[in-house]
Amino acid sequence: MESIQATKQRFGIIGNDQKLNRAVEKAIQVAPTDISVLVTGESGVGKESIPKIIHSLSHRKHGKYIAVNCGAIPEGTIDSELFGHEKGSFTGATATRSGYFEVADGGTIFLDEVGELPLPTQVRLLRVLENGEFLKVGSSATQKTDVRIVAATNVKMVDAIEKGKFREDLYYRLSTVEINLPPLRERQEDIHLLFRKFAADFAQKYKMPTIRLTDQATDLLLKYRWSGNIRQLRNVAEQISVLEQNREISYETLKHYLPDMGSNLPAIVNAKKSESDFGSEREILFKVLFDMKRDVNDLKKLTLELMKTGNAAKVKEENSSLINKIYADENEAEEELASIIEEENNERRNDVEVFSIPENTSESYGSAQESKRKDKYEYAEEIEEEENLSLHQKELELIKKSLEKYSGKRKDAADELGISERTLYRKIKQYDL
Ligand SMILES: Nc1ncnc2c1ncn2[C@@H]1O[C@H](COP(=O)(O)OP(=O)(O)OP(=O)(O)O)[C@@H](O)[C@H]1O
Repeated sequence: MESIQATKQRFGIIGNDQKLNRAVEKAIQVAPTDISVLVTGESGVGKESIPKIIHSLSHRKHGKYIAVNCGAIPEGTIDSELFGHEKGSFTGATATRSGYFEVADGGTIFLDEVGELPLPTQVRLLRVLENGEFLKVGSSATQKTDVRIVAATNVKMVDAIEKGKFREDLYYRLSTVEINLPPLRERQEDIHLLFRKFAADFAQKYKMPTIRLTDQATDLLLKYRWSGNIRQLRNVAEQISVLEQNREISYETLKHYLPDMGSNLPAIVNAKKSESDFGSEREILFKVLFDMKRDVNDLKKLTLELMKTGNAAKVKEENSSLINKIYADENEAEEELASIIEEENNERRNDVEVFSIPENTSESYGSAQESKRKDKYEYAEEIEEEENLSLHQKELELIKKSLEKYSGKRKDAADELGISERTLYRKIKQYDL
């Protein structure tokens, strides 16, 4: 059996915390079986590596590994994405299509954010788990598949069951073995280790000297609550690495990068915002929304042109002033268009990843990422619109502000932004917030 240390190295998992080691050990132990596994833990704790470990140490390792973010697929298309559909079963179903459960036959499916699955989809999933059977949307012919399911959730499933949002029977089928990953704040010894690792990585990436924390700053780092866990720690390390001239990071400097996300640290809790702050914030939000709307309209026009002509070079030539208006900087527009033209024949980005897991060594993790890029499964209906950079930035700003205002509470932030929690969740993942 592969050792815990070797596995952690192979999958780039940093840390020596006992609970983390136990989670990795459990993944190694269950890998050779076909037992369903539920990975639990707060957002950003590193749940995604567990199914990869399980798949790559199982007899299915040469089969497909498909990671599906259940929270990111619109409710209307999720059954068709997972189980496929028959031609003509709904508007837009121009051809019969295989779903992930058919494609992954002989392999593993990772259902991330499984708690987000709509109830009718839960019924279909239960059936696959019980006897490997499923129906394509619009079909009455039962199909068989042999897929191992690893699911993950950052919500308390017991609460979801009590509220009638998740089927109890499905929960028990999914969680034959539960692997829990501890929040970062409970992994005191790993916090500094992870920070140093990220600081070294970013120093290399941005070709700058590595940042170093003073003793007081280290103390703050360890005491902070890290509601966003490792994802948040990595973001903080990246921001400081890029923005701070003085590479020795003091307590005061670090404090600026730690937002009040329900922290119990008095030193970093900001005073409550006054009414006038909210007033100006609202103005900024309106301005950003207004700019976004204008950019979206311009982009719609361009997209329509592109669809009509199918020729990006021609559209570029004929719409240069509009393009320059959307893109603040002409070079940026050039670059963006060049990449659109180049990507015309390439695959589009989506929320599902199909890739092979590295056979061994941390080096091959890079090649897995490489093959992940090469071998993405494409939606027919789920093609994301190309968005320009300035639009991304504005959207990102807006989401960040709103999340900060509501101390990371997605529901409140989504309400204010006027989008569904599901969409907000997808955006958080997209921008790695
Ligand atoms: N032990 C670790 N060592 C190094 N990097 C890690 C570790 N754990 C997590 N990360 C990094 O932290 C980020 C968040 O991890 P991941 O996406 O697996 O979290 P998650 O628990 O699945 O979150 P969510 O529930 O929001 O999907 C990733 O960039 C991942 O590479």
